[in-house]
This record gives sequence, structure tokens and C-alpha cells, in this order.
Amino acid sequence: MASVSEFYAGKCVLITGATGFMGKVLVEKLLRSCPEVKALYLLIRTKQGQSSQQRIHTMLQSKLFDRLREENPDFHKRIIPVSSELTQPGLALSDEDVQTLTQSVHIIFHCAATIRFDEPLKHALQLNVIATQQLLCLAQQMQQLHAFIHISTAYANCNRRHIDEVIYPPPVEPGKLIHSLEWMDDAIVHDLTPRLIGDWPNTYTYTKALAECVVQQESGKLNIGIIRPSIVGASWQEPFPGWIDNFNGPSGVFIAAGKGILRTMRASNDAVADLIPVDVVINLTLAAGWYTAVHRPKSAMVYNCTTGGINPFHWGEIEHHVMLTFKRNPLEQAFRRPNANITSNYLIYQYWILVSHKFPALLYDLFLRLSGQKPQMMRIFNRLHKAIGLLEYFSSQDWEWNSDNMNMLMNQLSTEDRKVFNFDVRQLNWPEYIESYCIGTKKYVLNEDMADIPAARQHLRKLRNIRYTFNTVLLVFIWRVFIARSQMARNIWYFVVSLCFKFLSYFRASSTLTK
Ligand SMILES: CCCCCCCCCCCCCCCCCCCC(=O)SCCNC(=O)CCNC(=O)[C@H](O)C(C)(C)COP(=O)(O)OP(=O)(O)OC[C@H]1O[C@@H](n2cnc3c(N)ncnc32)[C@H](O)[C@@H]1OP(=O)(O)O
Ligand SMILES: NC(=O)C1=CN([C@@H]2O[C@H](COP(=O)(O)OP(=O)(O)OC[C@H]3O[C@@H](n4cnc5c(N)ncnc54)[C@H](OP(=O)(O)O)[C@@H]3O)[C@@H](O)[C@H]2O)C=CC1
Repeated sequence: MASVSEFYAGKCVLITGATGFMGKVLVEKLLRSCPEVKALYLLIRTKQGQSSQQRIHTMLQSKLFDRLREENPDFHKRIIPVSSELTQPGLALSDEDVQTLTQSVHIIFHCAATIRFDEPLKHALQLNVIATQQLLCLAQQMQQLHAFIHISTAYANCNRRHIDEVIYPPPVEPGKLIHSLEWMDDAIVHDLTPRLIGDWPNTYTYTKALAECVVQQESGKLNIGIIRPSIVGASWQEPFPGWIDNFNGPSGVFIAAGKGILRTMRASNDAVADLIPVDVVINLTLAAGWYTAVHRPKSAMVYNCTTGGINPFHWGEIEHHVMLTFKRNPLEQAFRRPNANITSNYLIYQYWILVSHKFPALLYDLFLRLSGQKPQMMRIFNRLHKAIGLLEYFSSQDWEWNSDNMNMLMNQLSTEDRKVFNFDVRQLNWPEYIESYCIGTKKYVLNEDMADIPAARQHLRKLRNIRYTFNTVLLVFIWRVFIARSQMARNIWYFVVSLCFKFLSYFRASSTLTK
């Protein structure tokens, strides 16, 4: 049987969402590990005045492609950008492009989606469900298509505790919802959203559940694979450890904690933190493309791509390793020294929000006002609170995913493919991974130079001295106010001072005697 890279040789691959976090890693890995692949058709919309060609050109300059550029400088020749706005009828493809795609594409990887938790339902439905439906419709017309791989999420069924590798019945018939929302204006949909999404925490997970159902309904004779990654984090090994380029999921939390802004968050210490490195997800996705095309399973195969059941790690442990890493490798211009704690107790959480977030923000904004600058800290904290509020659902509980298909797929690979397309998360060393993840946020998200770490450490020492001074002044001030008002406080104060004095005299006398 052909190996994975032999299978992709001479094949034309269509990818949506190629400019996104996972899409980029997919493009890079496909070109690097399957160098004989014929062409990658990337469906890209124009954005901020940039055409799809210009956007690809910019994307390929990024550090992510450094290794590939070195190994194969001509790699870009296999990339064919196709202008497409997925929320438009017919995916806004030109007739010419439809013809090319239907004649030549062999495998589709559908990654595009809106992953915002606060996306208005109509838009989330348009992109995550209707666009998927349209892409499947296009796929049905493709003459040589071997496999359609849909990227879903492990949280599409987060209303359940135990999640098998099956497509569950949808919360509502997708077609009916699409028709009902068509005539409603945005305000009505907004008011109805909580009722519609029911047990789901946001429009993202809800529409991803509907999308899976659409994939099943519209699959016809297509060979379908559905990949359900959990919380996708920085790369573990490839193209280099720690690569990450966004603030989504835990990355923003790590950065905010490293900068000393975030001091507390609601999460359960003992809940499993189901992070999965992006390169693991992409390796599994490519292997699933191969398996689906070669074995043509009768019904859609679902792959829960998670770590919790195989190599569990908990939020409490993540907190410990994140703090350790940022103390050793501080971020530049930190607001305060990194010191964050997670708690599942609502009252304790509110207390720390007040004392460690709001109070310092107020003080800092006061300082900014007094020095003639625009206050900004309270605004930053309000946004941070909104973001961590949206993540809380995922960090405060855990789920149990069955990953039999992931294990089955691994057993189907040759020894060589298991190395090249490694998704064996038993080998993942969590403390090492979390360290390289945090360093990755510093290097690739914040573009900070590792050579500037001594200066960042110096800045932390300065912040520590400011804190000591501030605390001492505050203590003396409070005590002075207290002493002025209470006879008992004065008596305690005189007692403590005389005790110290006596101790000092005794210490001096005994040291003179011993000389
Ligand atoms: C206490 C420390 C120790 C840590 C241990 C505990 C950690 C617990 C972490 C728990 C994490 C749990 C994560 C669970 C996620 C599971 C979900 C399922 C997985 C998936 O299937 S999909 C991926 C998940 N999707 C997301 O993560 C998207 C979530 N984001 C949003 O919905 C929106 O961004 C949000 C939060 C509503 C904010 O919207 P808005 O205010 O409109 O801001 P923008 O998004 O437009 O961003 C503007 C600007 O700010 C940057 N940004 C975004 N987020 C952050 C952040 N957290 N910190 C700093 N900066 C951030 C963003 O990049 C934009 O910058 P520009 O330069 O582009 O303007
Ligand atoms: N990140 C994670 O933690 C997880 C992600 N997933 C799933 O993985 C997939 C990829 O996620 P991720 O890479 O993180 O997401 P990103 O937000 O990074 O990327 C989304 C991609 O979709 C494209 N896109 C969005 N809207 C349109 C549109 N109207 N027309 C054309 N293209 C569009 C974006 O293009 P543009 O650059 O033009 O905006 C971008 O390329 C998604 O299906 C998501 O549900 C699943 C589990 C976890």
C-alpha cells in the first residue's frame, strides 16, 4: 500500500481556511512532507484591500515557512490561490475556477470557520453551516474526488459528558433553522439566540454541531472524514517547537498572565486541560485524508483528536508550568510580576478580580490621567474579563472523548509514516511542551527577542522594588491612621516596640560578653 506521502504525489488538494492558524500549518506540512503533491488550490477571500494572491505572498514570507523555504525554495510554485468568499452564493467562485476545481481536485480539507465565541448566530450559521453545505455541493460535482475532510471541534457536542466518534443528532434540523433565520432581522435573532443554542455555551460550538450534521446529510457518495480537535495549541515539534501566531484559546491567557495583567481566572485545578498541539492535529488530518481516500469507509469516519484520555494533564499543572516559564523567561514591559492563580470558587475569584485587577487598574489609570495621558487599563481589563468569561465554561469542567479511531489510524500507518506524521500524544512531555508553548507566544506572537531577556528580568526586579516600597508605605500609612484613632492599637504598638528594644539590648549585651 502507498505510504501517506506517496499517496499525495500527483494529487491536487483544495484547502479552505489556509490563511488561518491550522490552515497555514497544513499547507506547510503538506508541501514539506509530501513534496510530490501536484497543486494546492487555496480558497482565499480578499481582505483589507489585498487580493488572494497578495495575501498568500505575505503568508509565505512568515517564519512558519522558513524551514520549507530552506529545504525547497520553489515550494510556492505548487500553490494556486483561488479567490473565494465563502459566505457568498456559490462561494463567489468564477465559472472558470469552478471548472478547474471540478476537473482536477482529488482531496478537500475544509478548515475555514468563524471560531469567535461571540459571533452573531446568523453569521456563524452562514459560514460554519451554509458554506459547508455549498462546498459539499461543489464537491459532489468533482469528477476525481477521493476524500472530503471536514475540520470540526471536539466541543461540537459539549452538551454531553462522554463523546463517541459518531455524529450525534442535531439540536435542530439545520435546513429548518436556515430558513427560519432568513426572514428574521438581526435584532430578533440576537434576542432568540440563547433560546436556540440551549445547552451549547456559544454560537461557535452550536453551529459546528449543525455543520457535522450537514456533512452527514449532504455526503451522498463522497468519502468523508471528520476531525474533531480539542483545544489547539502551539506546535510540539514541527516545523519547530512552540510555533503559534494568535491569541485564541489559552494563548491569550498565557500572554496576559505572563505580562502580569491577568492574576486570576476561573478554572478547576483538577479538570483535564485537553490541549492538543497543532502539528499533531495536522498530521492526523493528513493521515485521515490518506485513509479515507484509500479505504473509502462506507459512512463518515469521525476522529476525536484529543489528549485527555491518553495522556492527561490538568489546568492546575498548566498554571504551575506557565508561571514557572514566565518567571524564568519574562515577557518584555510586564505590567506586574507574573503571579496568577486559578480558582473554581466564585467568591474568591470575585475578591481577586477586585483586589488584583480592578484596584491596580484604577490606580494606574489615575497615574496616567495625572501625567496627562489617556487612561487605558480599565478598558483592557474589561476586555480581558469578557474573554476569560467566555473561556470559563471550558476550563471549569472536563469531558471524556473516545479516541478509538485515532488509535486505529495510527495502527494503519507504516513505521516510517508514524514518524513523519506523528500524532502519538503518549510521547508528549507536558512540562516541556508548556515551556516551549509559552516561549513560542513570546517569540512568534509578541515578536520579542530572546536576547532581551536580561532587560526583561531587570524590569521585573524594578517592579518588585516598586511593590515592596508601595506595600511598606501602605502599611505604615494604615498603621498611623489606626494608632491615631485607637488607644488599644497604641498600647499594642508601644508593647511591640519595647519588646523589640529589649530584645536588641539583650542581643547587644550577650554579644559583648562573648567577646
Ligand atoms: C491563570 C494563568 C494560568 C493559565 C492556566 C489556566 C488557563 C485556562 C485557559 C482556558 C482556555 C480554555 C480555552 C477553551 C477553548 C475551547 C474551545 C473549543 C476549541 C475550538 O474549537 S476553536 C478555538 C477557540 N476560539 C477562540 O479561542 C476564540 C475566542 N475569542 C473570541 O471569541 C474573541 O476574540 C473575544 C474573546 C470575544 C474577544 O473579542 P474582541 O474584544 O472583539 O476582540 P478581537 O477578537 O477582535 O481581538 C482584538 C485584538 O485583541 C487581540 N486579542 C484577542 N484576544 C486576546 C487576548 N486574550 N489577549 C490579548 N489580546 C487579545 C486580537 O488578536 C486583536 O488584535 P489585533 O491586533 O488583530 O486587533
Ligand atoms: N483553533 C482551535 O483551537 C480549534 C480550531 N478548530 C477548527 O479548526 C478550523 C480552523 O481553525 P483556526 O485555524 O484556528 O481558525 P482561524 O480563525 O485561524 O482561521 C479561520 C480561517 O477561515 C477563513 N475564513 C473565515 N471566514 C471566511 C470567509 N467568509 N471566506 C473565506 N474564508 C474565510 C479565514 O480566512 P481570513 O484569513 O480571510 O479571515 C481563515 O483562513 C476551524 O474549522 C475550527 O472550527 C477546532 C478545534 C480547535
